[in-house]
Amino acid sequence: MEKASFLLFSGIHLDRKRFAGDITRFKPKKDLEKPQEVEAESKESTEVTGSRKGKRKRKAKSSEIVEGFSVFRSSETVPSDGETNSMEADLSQQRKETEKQLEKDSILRKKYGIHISGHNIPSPLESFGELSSRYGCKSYLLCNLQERGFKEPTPIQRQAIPVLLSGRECFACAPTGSGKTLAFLCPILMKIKPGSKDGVKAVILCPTRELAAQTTRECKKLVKGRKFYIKLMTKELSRCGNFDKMPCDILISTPLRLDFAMRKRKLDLSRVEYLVLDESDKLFELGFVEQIDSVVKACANPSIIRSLFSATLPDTVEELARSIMHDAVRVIVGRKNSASELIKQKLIFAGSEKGKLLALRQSFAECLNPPVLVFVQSKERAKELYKELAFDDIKADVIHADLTQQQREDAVDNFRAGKTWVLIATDVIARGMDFKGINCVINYDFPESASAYIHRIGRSGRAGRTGEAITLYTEEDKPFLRNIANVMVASGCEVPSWMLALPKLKHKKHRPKRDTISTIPEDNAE
Ligand SMILES: Nc1ncnc2c1ncn2[C@@H]1O[C@H](COP(=O)(O)OP(=O)(O)OP(=O)(O)O)[C@@H](O)[C@H]1O
Repeated sequence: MEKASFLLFSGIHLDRKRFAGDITRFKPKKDLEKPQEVEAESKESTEVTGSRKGKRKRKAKSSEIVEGFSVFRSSETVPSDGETNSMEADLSQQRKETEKQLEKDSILRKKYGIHISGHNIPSPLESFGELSSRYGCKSYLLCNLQERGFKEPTPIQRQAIPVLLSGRECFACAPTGSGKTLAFLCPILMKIKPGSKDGVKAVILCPTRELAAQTTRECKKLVKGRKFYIKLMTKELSRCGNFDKMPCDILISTPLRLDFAMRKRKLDLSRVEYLVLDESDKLFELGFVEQIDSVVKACANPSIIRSLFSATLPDTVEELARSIMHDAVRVIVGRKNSASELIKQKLIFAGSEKGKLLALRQSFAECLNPPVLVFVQSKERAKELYKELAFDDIKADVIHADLTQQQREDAVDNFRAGKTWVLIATDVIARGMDFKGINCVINYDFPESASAYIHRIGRSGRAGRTGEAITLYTEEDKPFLRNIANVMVASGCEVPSWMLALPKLKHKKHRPKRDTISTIPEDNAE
């Protein structure tokens, strides 16, 4: 008896025939389902067995966890000594391989600054080629990636793509310009069946029309050669679309237009398999939250895979989102809520509003290195600054919410084409917009928050290129410097120590009333 209990606990000389059932019941789970908490890493068992079904669908019998054991467990026959030994050898081999893979994953994640939390997280991609070897990616997509010049996956793509492909929900936070768009588009394109006429399969929500249009364009480039129905929710479509008849695989929209189409045009989202909230922290802000709520509810497919992407992900948003997501994996590249390290950031004291205009003119006179993006805090100020610069011979243009859709599109297109050197903008294009090779972002008006700062300056320094960001500040902005100074320090820039020592402010949003931008003497202003 004494011997029996000793043996049972040591587990070395266990009577394997007698306790075969117990071995199968306890051992595999313990060894292979490694629970992970923050920063813990493990390899997803489903990937080893090749299963790619949705998480809830994947929640199959526990006996399916490891093939060898499922056979063992469901069988009533007791294995012979020889069989048990060979199974043990197999198991130990499997364990060694899993450990080796975990170590490899961990090295790869460290190399690319990928931080994860959650359990059973699939290995990061070593190359785009693995999309085909591990997940059966069709060759057209790989060809299109190559054609776009994408040789290697970016860090967020290395981890978020396998997470979504393995049917897990995902929070992803990675620097501006680091390829998040492809990270959510690629799994959708690989998983949904294109060309079906039985309803929308994927919905991508973006906070602005410009970003929705850009994502649509990017998506269409990636499916070149395949018959995917990719639709941008335009104003007209949201008002007059006949969604019952219209084939649509992927629908890209702002929350307002999607909500409108659901209510007025009876758009059915019950078969949506993928829901992406791009710039998710913006979408969870007041003004969007009700529409997001109704979209999330309308996407009632129990196997839906939802994902949140942004360069900034405040804890409050994460908590809110976590309440609607199931067993989500969190993927952070670099430091959460930080600016891209490719951007050289500078703060310049301009004293007053007049000083800002002088500083801007002087900087353009000394060295104008287009394309340059200039941010102001309101559409009124955008118009005022444009009026000032329009005749300065610097090919300036302006974009803000008062323009028609066509005017907004033209402003973006001309800037992209190099016809405009300096684009004056409000925060309407601060997020997500991918302008190639912006050399400098100037925050003419101090940004209202640290996240607004990160997104604004993130229009430069994209896709591996370097960029510059200049932020002008006045006496009035001084109390708000601390937040921006902290972001700068976190991304390796130097700031005077007094800025970091400023008191923490309770109200983080800073949108003061500012003097009109004008060089016309006040007496002549009428
Ligand atoms: N694997 C890749 N290799 C090279 N370039 C890439 C790769 N993936 C994406 N890009 C390019 O990088 C640029 C930035 O990508 P994207 O717009 O997706 O960034 P983002 O992370 O969404 O930025 P933001 O936070 O500002 O929205 C784009 O021009 C895109 O074409």
